[in-house]
Amino acid sequence: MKKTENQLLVIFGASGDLTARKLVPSLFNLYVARQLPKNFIVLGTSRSDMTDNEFRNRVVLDSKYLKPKLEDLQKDYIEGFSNSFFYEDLGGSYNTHYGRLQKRIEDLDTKYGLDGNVIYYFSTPPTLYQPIAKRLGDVGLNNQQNGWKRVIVEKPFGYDLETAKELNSGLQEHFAETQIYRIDHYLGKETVQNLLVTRFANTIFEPLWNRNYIHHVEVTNAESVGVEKRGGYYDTSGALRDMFQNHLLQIVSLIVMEPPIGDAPEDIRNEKVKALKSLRVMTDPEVLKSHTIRGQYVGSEIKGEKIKGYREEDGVAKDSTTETYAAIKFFVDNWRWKDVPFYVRTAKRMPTKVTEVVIHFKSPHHHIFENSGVNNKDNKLIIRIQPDEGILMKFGVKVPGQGFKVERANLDFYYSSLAETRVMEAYERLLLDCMQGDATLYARSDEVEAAWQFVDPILTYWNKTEDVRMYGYAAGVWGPENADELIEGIGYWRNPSENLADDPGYCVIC
Ligand SMILES: NC(=O)C1=CN([C@@H]2O[C@H](COP(=O)(O)OP(=O)(O)OC[C@H]3O[C@@H](n4cnc5c(N)ncnc54)[C@H](OP(=O)(O)O)[C@@H]3O)[C@@H](O)[C@H]2O)C=CC1
Ligand SMILES: O=C1O[C@H](COP(=O)(O)O)[C@@H](O)[C@H](O)[C@H]1O
Repeated sequence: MKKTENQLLVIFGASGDLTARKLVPSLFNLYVARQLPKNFIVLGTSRSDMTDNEFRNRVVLDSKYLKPKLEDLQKDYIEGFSNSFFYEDLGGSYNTHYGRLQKRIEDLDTKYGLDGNVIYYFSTPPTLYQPIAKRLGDVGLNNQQNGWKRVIVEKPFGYDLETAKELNSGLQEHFAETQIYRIDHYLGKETVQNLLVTRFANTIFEPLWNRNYIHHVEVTNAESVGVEKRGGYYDTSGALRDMFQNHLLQIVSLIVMEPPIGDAPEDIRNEKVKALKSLRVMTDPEVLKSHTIRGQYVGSEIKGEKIKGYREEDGVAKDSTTETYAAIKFFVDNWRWKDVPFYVRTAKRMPTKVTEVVIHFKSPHHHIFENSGVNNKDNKLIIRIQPDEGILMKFGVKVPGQGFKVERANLDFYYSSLAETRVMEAYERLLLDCMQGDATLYARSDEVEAAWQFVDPILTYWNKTEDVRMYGYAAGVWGPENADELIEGIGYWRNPSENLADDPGYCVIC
């Protein structure tokens, strides 16, 4: 087990949604699991005026996100957690001189024996990341002579390649790359990490994991919700920036990468960068036209309930051209993946919430059984990231009786069957990793830039070309019908059910 040293966690943007909804509940889980270090303090900062107690009430004692976790727990046990929270306001501006903050950090360090180790968590609007890093640097709060200093940066990492580079170099002026942890919460998901294990701990898959056996790869990320209260942010972002550039390309990099030489952070991250750099960048407008589809949900009714269209959401422009659906077909230019198409889609207001990877294997070269080409056209490996996390393999079995009728059956594994095992939430896992100095599941600057390199031309094509269609789709359907054109001729989009266990498969007994 890795050691977690005494440390201070300073959260910038501590009055915000992310702190209350994700960070503090994750810290609480670590507290309950006794995974926090012996001496551990949280110092929240933002522009709001609050006392330590008001901050404790806000994010712990009165927090609606923690309430269900606190029920049935002893008061002094909960207070043991909340008393480690402190607050310092930044005097109305993040551009203020950080002398007072420095003094508070030193006082807490001395009083609670934190050994000079500090994580700075940037959870403010992204425009403030660079100014905060600079202010910290100006007063020497980045200095590692007396204890390590790390920075966790929230997404988005830039708005395009240029701004991502600016952000990277702005942060690197004050912190070394090894001190910077760019959080991508999908990498904290157990099933995303399991992609590495599936591939590199099983001799049965890796020999088949290439163009000789794989017909195409499909990745679906669907959410049933709309933009909820984040319309203002989302309208400046869109599906491609919000999900595809980061979470989905991270998943793609794990599917595409070559075997790393070991499990050290840089071994894995080096291979991921190579994978991202091998995605074929599409710049030809004809290719972009036939390989990309965007859409926007429109007002509709589901089971009698009226659902707002995207342009009617709060904070969204009435004539918005921001996509809530994106489907991209692309190729990977390397030895392993030549000519294997990848189909990746992400969207809001879909019939269900689901994220899955489907590896479609090639059909047998020669069909000897009557209907094997119909019902057992291909073997599929379905890696369900969420919900109902697990893996399902589709394979052909003989239907009992005369002749050789073939049906598809399911071989499956579900994480829920590991009843005794506590599956950590993504933020919890990632916070603990950073506390222990493990950057494996964090994105490196060159990964982020390689992902933008691929995404930038698509955005430019969509936003600067006059005749690019924005297809409308009703909430609760699997996106615009035109998305089928992308995959036509090779197959069809799999429309997954909410539970992998409900995936239809041949069953002799039932
Ligand atoms: N919420 C989420 O689910 C996710 C959020 N993120 C990222 O995390 C970061 C924080 O998100 P979230 O907590 O939702 O954001 P909020 O808007 O809820 O909180 C932002 C925080 O920054 C402070 N702030 C400072 N300057 C400004 C300003 N000029 N305008 C508005 N707020 C300001 C706010 O407090 P005060 O006004 O007191 O200073 C507040 O504490 C963002 O970069 C976001 O992209 C990433 C993934 C998911
Ligand atoms: O980063 C983001 O992710 C969420 C979806 O996360 P999940 O873990 O619930 O799948 C998405 O709703 C949000 O728009 C995006 O910013």
